[in-house]
Amino acid sequence: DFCLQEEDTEAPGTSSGHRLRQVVPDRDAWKEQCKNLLNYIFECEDSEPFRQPVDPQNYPDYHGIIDTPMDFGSVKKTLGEDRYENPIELCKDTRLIFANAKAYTPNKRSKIYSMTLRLSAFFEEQIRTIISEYKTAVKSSDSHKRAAVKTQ
Ligand SMILES: Cc1ccc(C(=O)N2CCN(C(=O)NCc3cccnc3)CC2)o1
Repeated sequence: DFCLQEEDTEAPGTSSGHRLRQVVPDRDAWKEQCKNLLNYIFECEDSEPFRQPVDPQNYPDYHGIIDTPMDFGSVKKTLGEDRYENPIELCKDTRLIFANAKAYTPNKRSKIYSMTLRLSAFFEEQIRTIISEYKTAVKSSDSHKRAAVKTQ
């Protein structure tokens, strides 16, 4: 665990001499990481059918089959508006995109559905680290809080 230190209010190397600069896990790092991941996904051609909501004009039966439509544009917007509390919530919405495609596709060899398979494999690979680092940061910041209370 990290040694506890009050917020380093003074600039490093001030008259009080050098203070230890320590790495405190940043519990908000997941936001930038997910923004970058979404931007990368938007660059992938495989995401094209999933960047905006399904238009019922094109797929009249879609909303009868799919209860909770989801797309990467909506996920990006929710993240940008700070309406995700953590990366687990973002992961749930993203998995919904893939689950919806699997539920709607007429067969598992359809082009659009096959695009989600590659996308989903890449997403799961990347989000695993983001969530793991987030959980570590939360644990560490909780332990810092508990320790700080003890010293009061
Ligand atoms: C045949 C089959 C199997 C699985 C799917 C499927 O998951 N969708 C139906 C088609 N989709 C959309 O219409 N996206 C919106 C859109 C709008 C304008 C331009 N591009 C995309 C994505 C979801 O469709």
